[in-house]
Amino acid sequence: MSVAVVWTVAGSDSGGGAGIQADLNTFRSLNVHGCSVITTVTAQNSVETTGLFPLAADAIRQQLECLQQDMSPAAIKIGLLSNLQQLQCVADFLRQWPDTLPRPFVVWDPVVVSTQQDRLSELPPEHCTELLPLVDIMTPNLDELSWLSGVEVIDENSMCRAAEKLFHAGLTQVLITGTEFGHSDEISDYYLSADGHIQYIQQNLETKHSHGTGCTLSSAIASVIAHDYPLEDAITVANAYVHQGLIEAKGIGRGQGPVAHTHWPQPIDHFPRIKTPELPCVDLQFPRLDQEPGLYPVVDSYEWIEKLLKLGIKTLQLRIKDPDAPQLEAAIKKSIQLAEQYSAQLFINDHWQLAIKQNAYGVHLGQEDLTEANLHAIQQAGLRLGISTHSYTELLIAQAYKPSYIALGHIFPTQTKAMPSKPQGLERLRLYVALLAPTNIPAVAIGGISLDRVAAVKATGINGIAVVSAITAANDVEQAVRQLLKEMKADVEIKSALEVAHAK
Ligand SMILES: Cc1ncc(COP(=O)(O)OP(=O)(O)O)c(N)n1
Ligand SMILES: Cc1nc(C(=O)O)sc1CCOP(=O)(O)O
Ligand SMILES: [Mg+2]
Repeated sequence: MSVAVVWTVAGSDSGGGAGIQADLNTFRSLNVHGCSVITTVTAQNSVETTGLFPLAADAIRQQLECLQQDMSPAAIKIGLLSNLQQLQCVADFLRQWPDTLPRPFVVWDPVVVSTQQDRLSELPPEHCTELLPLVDIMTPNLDELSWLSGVEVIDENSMCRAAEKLFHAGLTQVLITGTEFGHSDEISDYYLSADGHIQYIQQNLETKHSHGTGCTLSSAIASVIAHDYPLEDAITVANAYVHQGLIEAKGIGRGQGPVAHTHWPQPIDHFPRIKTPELPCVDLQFPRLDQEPGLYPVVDSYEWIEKLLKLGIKTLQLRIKDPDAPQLEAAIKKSIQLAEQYSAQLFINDHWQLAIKQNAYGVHLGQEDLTEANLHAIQQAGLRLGISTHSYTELLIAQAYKPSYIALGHIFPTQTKAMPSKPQGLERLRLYVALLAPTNIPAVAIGGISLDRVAAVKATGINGIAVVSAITAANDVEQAVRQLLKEMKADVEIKSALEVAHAK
């Protein structure tokens, strides 16, 4: 498999904690190939910066052009630009990006002062606007945001006003880092764009050894984007990578030591809490499932429910998408009653009010339903809850509600439903399953899972496999269910054989 290339266009930190050195360490830890375009050589240690040697624009241009001819990037991280000539050189280069090459994702971390409070750039803020329309996201801290916008940022309101000014100048997305706003025990990064507003919250670690966190965060975002994750996940993973690095940081030098460079973030404790204005902030916990989900068919009628219960299915879902379907309530009621007789775990998709009214075993909700449904009422009624997720970010949102299971989709391309996201594949599924393991929330995989894929999906450690067409489109439904159930049990038999072998 080809290795994604990411460039950093930044200053060299002789102390190795920030700048190019932090970026290249991050790239390596997150499994991308890093290329470097040095803008400025700094003489710097953990205590102070004693010298700044900006390179001429020609030197920067030549590095950029040389790389472009051979090592085209999936993403570019821009850090220290020391003066107007350097900024214009980078802006011209991006403006003239050839149509023959895929356009890279560009992250700009506008470095103005060092951690040691030494001024690193002579750039006048009003000239930074030239680069704003050419970058995909900017990652200023509060001081940098104030400097760039001319707005003194002291709270959420002034932060939004400052961001608005940058949006007017052509920026489309911004991640404002390291805000406390009166909560000294928590530290938040705010993602703002025309589409929304996401707050990534961590416990404030108050470590002294945080040199290079801004550089690390922005180069981690570029790395995760290069792995083709959506932006909100790139921010989530980068945030967790920095948190992990702050915990692992060792003091090197007499001053502020560098953030540590580790590996793809894991476990879940390093990941942020995610807040949006739309999501309910409620402290909930839903009942556990009575049985492992195992094979979990998702079907659209009472007749299917009846057929599958008779074939021995123990976890299943009634998914009737049309809210005006005739006999909707009757189908839900009959299905619930029959599933009870078979001691099966029946989840009702979407129609949570009817599920409560008819005392269902459980409800399955999508992410967009979380803002509309009354989660408190579902919990009060004693129903189980399953939640769909399609990314790291959605997974973190879902697990905060402590649901009865979390669905991870869509793993493979599916014809059953038009999906706005890309298929996740087995590698990501493995990462999500490992992330969820300490929470004890069962994980269910869904999307494009056919009989021949069951073994590989099971090998990720998943607790259940949800299928639609593998059953509903089968020529012989009875045979399909029998084969799927057998395949689901197959590795259990292998495992018990292995356990026997180990026990000997
Ligand atoms: C087990 C399972 N996983 C995911 C889904 C999808 O649910 P949702 O996101 O609510 O989308 P719709 O099914 O309503 O289209 C599911 N139904 N079951
Ligand atoms: C209903 C549904 N939800 C998904 C998700 O990822 O949330 S994928 C999906 C369709 C699954 O059907 P099939 O097994 O035929 O691919
Ligand atoms: Mg739904």
